[in-house]
Amino acid sequence: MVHWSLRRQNSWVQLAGHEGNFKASERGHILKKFSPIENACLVALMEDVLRPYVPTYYGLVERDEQTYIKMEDLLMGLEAPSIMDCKIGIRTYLEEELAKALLKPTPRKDMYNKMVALEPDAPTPEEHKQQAVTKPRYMQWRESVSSTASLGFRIEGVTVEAGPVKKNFKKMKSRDKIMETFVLFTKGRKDILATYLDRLEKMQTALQNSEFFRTHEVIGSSLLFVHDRRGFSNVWMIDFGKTTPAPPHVTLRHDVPWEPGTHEDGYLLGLKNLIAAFRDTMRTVEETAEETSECLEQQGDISDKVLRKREIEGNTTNGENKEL
Ligand SMILES: O=P(O)(O)O[C@H]1[C@H](O)[C@@H](OP(=O)(O)O)[C@H](OP(=O)(O)O)[C@@H](OP(=O)(O)O)[C@H]1O
Ligand SMILES: Nc1ncnc2c1ncn2[C@@H]1O[C@H](COP(=O)(O)OP(=O)(O)O)[C@@H](O)[C@H]1O
Repeated sequence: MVHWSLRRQNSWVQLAGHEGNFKASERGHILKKFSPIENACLVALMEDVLRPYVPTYYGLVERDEQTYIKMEDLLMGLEAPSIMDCKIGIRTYLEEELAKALLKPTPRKDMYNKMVALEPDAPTPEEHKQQAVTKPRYMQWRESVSSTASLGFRIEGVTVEAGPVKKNFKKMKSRDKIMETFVLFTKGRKDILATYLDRLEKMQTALQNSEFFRTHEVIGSSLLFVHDRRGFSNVWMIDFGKTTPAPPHVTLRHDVPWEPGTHEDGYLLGLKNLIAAFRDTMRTVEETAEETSECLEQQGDISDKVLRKREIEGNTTNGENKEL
C-alpha cells in the first residue's frame, strides 16, 4: 500500500506571492527563486525548534541559469486540497524601506493603480496628481484597509477543494467576516478546525522557545493552512523573504505594537488573534451542531447552517465571501 503522503495527487497551486517565483520539481519538492535572505532563514530554521513548522529545506539547485531554493511541497499527498494563506504580523514592509522612502521617495505608479482600483478616494490630492505612491504608503494603506493593522493577520488567498483561487480579501477587516471565511474554508468541519487549533497552539509554544524567532524580525511571512476531504490537515510557516536578523542591541518581543526603530513585527499578536478567531469559529460550529442535533462525527457540511445562524444573530453584514 502506498502511504497517502507519498503519492502526488495534486498539481501546483499558488495562492499569493510573486508570479513566476516558483517552478515544479520532482515529486514532493518545489523550487522557489533564490533569495539570500530566505535561504539564510531556511538554513537556520533547519536547526531550530521551529523546524517541524516550516517546509523542509533541500539546498540550492540551478535551472535555466537561475538558482532556486529546493523545499518540501506542502501539498504533497493531498487530494483536491483546500488551502488558505494568512499573512501574519502588524507590519508588512521593512524598516529600511521606510527609511529609503523618507530619504529618497520612489514613486510607484503600479501601487497607485492597485490603490485606486480598490478605493478611488484613498490617494491624497498630491498622490492623484503624481499618479504614484511610495511603497511604505501603499503597504500601510493595505494594512489599514485589511485586518493586518487591527488584528495582526490577514487572509491573502483561499481555495476550497481545488476550486478557483479567491484573492478578494484585500478589504476584509472585520473579525466576523474572517470567521465566516474560516467556516467556508473548512466547510464547518469540527475535526479540521480542531487540528488547526491544536497545531497553531503548539506552534505558539515553539515560537516562544525559538532562538531563531527571538533574534529575527519576521515580516510578510504567512501561515499556509492545508487540508483535504479525508481530514488530512496541517499549518505551516512559509515565506521568509523579508525575515531578517534583528540588530544585536534589539531584543524582540513580537507581542507589542511597532514603533519605528523597534523592529517589532507583532507576529505573536497576530497569532494570538488568529487562534482566538479559530477557537470562536469552532464554538459557533459546535453550538450550531448542538442546536440542530447534528452529529459532527458524520462530518457533514454544516457551513450553511453556521452562516445562517450567524445571519439570524445579526453578525453577517453582506455576503462578500460567501461564494468561496
Ligand atoms: O499584495 P499586493 O497588494 O499586490 O502588494 C504586494 C505585496 O505587499 C508584496 O508583499 P509579500 O511578498 O509579502 O506578499 C510586496 O512584495 P515584497 O515582498 O517585495 O515587499 C509587493 O511589493 P513589490 O514587490 O515591491 O511590488 C506588493 O506590491
Ligand atoms: N512549500 C510550499 N508548498 C506548497 N505551496 C507553497 C509552498 N510555498 C509557497 N507555496 C504557495 O505559494 C504561495 C506564495 O508563496 P510565498 O513564499 O509567499 O511567495 P512570495 O515570496 O512570492 O510571496 C503561497 O500562498 C502558497 O500557495
